[in-house]
Amino acid sequence: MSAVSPARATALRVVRRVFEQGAYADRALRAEAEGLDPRERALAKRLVFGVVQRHGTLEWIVARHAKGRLQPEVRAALWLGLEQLLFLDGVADHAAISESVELAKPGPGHKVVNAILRRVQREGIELPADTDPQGAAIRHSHPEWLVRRWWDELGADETRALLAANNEPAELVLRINTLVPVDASQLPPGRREDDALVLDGPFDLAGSPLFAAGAITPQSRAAQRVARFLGPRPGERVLDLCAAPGGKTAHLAALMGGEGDLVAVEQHTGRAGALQRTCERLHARNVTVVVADASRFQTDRPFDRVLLDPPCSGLGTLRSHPDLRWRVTEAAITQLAALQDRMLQAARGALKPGGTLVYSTCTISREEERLVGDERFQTLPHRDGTDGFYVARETP
Ligand SMILES: C[S@@+](CC[C@H](N)C(=O)[O-])C[C@H]1O[C@@H](n2cnc3c(N)ncnc32)[C@H](O)[C@@H]1O
Repeated sequence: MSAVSPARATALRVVRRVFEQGAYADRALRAEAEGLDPRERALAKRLVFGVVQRHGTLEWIVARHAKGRLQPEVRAALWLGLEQLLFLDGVADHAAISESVELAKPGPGHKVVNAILRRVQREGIELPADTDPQGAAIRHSHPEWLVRRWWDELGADETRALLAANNEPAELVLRINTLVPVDASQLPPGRREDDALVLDGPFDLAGSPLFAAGAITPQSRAAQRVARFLGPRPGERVLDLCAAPGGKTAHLAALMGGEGDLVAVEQHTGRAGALQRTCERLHARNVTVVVADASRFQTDRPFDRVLLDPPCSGLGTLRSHPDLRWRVTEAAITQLAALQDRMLQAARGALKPGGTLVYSTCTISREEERLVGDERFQTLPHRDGTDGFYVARETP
């Protein structure tokens, strides 16, 4: 019988899919962890998120210890072992080492895994100091180009704090849907902030009857501020440009009490389907889903309020999207900024005179702050404990 726990075997498969086949970590994990019991699934998630987020640091350590080329399964087993030895609380060293060695079998590479992990256990690791961007990139496992940008935009201290926060688990937050009556005593324990419920501990969302009934939905505290910032009222005509999967659309509908017209535009057909399903589950009945390109959107019936939540680099959500930091490129940010400008033009064109426009991105990237009004807010993971958002409002 294998001595490897299902969580670790699952984590190895997911990590290999991410780095060898370019799979998305969260999707690959969902598929591979199906059927695991909740404890094993939770451990698999901690391992995958840890290894993928810490990839830069782990590769730096491997490069200093391994001589010669490593087989992919050996390298991945080493990452898992190092992550457990150095960064994961609550895992005994002997389990971290012996299970990683098993994962690297049957090839001869398991001996390398054993030797390196035992040496690291004995001697520890001295990571570079984070006194400059290069050291900070290795120590906190982010791409160096990104650390340099943040260093320039936010300063050294803020950047160091942000980098460290990006490797912490995200808080679990629900939005209580005011369109569905709910008995507060049925809600899981947590702290309330407006419609947000910040959970005290793990919660089986998919298995919850409240979720199925549309009484609750996961949404970060930062994301929940966006619809409120637009401030829609019942009976108004509201446009949501770039709407799928519909978290903010459904919140807008709730703030409108389900009264008025809410037009939700999404370009991708499959995602428009997901948007429609979100609206149905959350009882957002005043929504019309339109499949269209937001950058060319035109109307002869202008809107009281427009929300533009365009595609962005997502750098404010690195805690919940572990592989994103390794995918984003500087060239992509520049392309996104140009697209965001085109969408802003269309959004302004759809607004009534005196109407309100809100521009929202879930990123920390000066280049993507395309609307710079007097009225704006930014959230930062290390300062606010929630995703990093940039949100600005314009009332022409
Ligand atoms: C940041 S997400 C929107 C998140 C959404 N507002 C929410 O709260 O759930 C951006 C969305 O824009 C869509 N999108 C990308 N290009 C688009 C375009 N040219 N026109 C309309 N939608 C587009 C993407 O498919 C994605 O669903």
